Amino acid sequence: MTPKIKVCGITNRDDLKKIEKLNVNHVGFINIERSSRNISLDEITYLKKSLSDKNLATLVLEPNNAYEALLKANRSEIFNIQLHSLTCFDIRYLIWLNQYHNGQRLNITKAIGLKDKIDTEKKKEIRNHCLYSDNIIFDYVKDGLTGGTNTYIPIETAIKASRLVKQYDPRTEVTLAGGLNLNYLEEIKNKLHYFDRIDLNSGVEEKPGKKNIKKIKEIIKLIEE
Ligand SMILES: O=C(O)c1ccccc1NCC(=O)[C@H](O)[C@H](O)COP(=O)(O)O
Repeated sequence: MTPKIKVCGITNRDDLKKIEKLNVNHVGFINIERSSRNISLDEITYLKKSLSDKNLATLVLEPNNAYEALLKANRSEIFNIQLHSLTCFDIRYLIWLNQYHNGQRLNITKAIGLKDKIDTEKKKEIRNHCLYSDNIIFDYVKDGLTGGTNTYIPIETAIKASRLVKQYDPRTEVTLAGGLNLNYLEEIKNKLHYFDRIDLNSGVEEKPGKKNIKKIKEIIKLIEE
């Protein structure tokens, strides 16, 4: 199985239109202040409007609570959301709240940070998030935070985490993130079948928020080979 591709941290229309033509499966817009790829909800709404397939868009957030996530999903009208914060109880509440606020089902991706090992606490975190999230994105964690670190998770750790997800709930999709670039993907190509999606970000950039289309094309070619 070849993994689907998400290109995250798109900040401008020029990149977006070129990336959409490459037939990637998802594009991510980041609305998180600490990110060097942060763009406003108005900019995100504008970018989303230019997509032929609006469903490609994922809104990447780090909300303080469920209300903030719901408000931002409603304002941008993007219901694929990726959360870099919130507990599984917050997410359960968010899903409950959403039923009363709009007719659109939320598709929830939860970021879980990994380093080199998976201890009992991490297993518990993974199991709990499988209950309410549609997708788990495993991302490298630095100083307690995930996102845009440009650092890989050791691949055996990521595979172990993916297996745990499938054991807890085979319907939950797994995304591999964290510093993915062409050289590294060539190295781990025979292990990519453990993941439903891969997430490209700093590894395909000229500078934060400016994507290198050639690098994305090379990765697509590698994945499709
Ligand atoms: O990319 C960021 O700047 C970022 C900052 C804070 C939260 C999330 C962020 N990105 C979201 C993603 O899903 C990234 O693509 C993922 O973290 C992998 O990034 P990278 O390590 O740069 O490949």
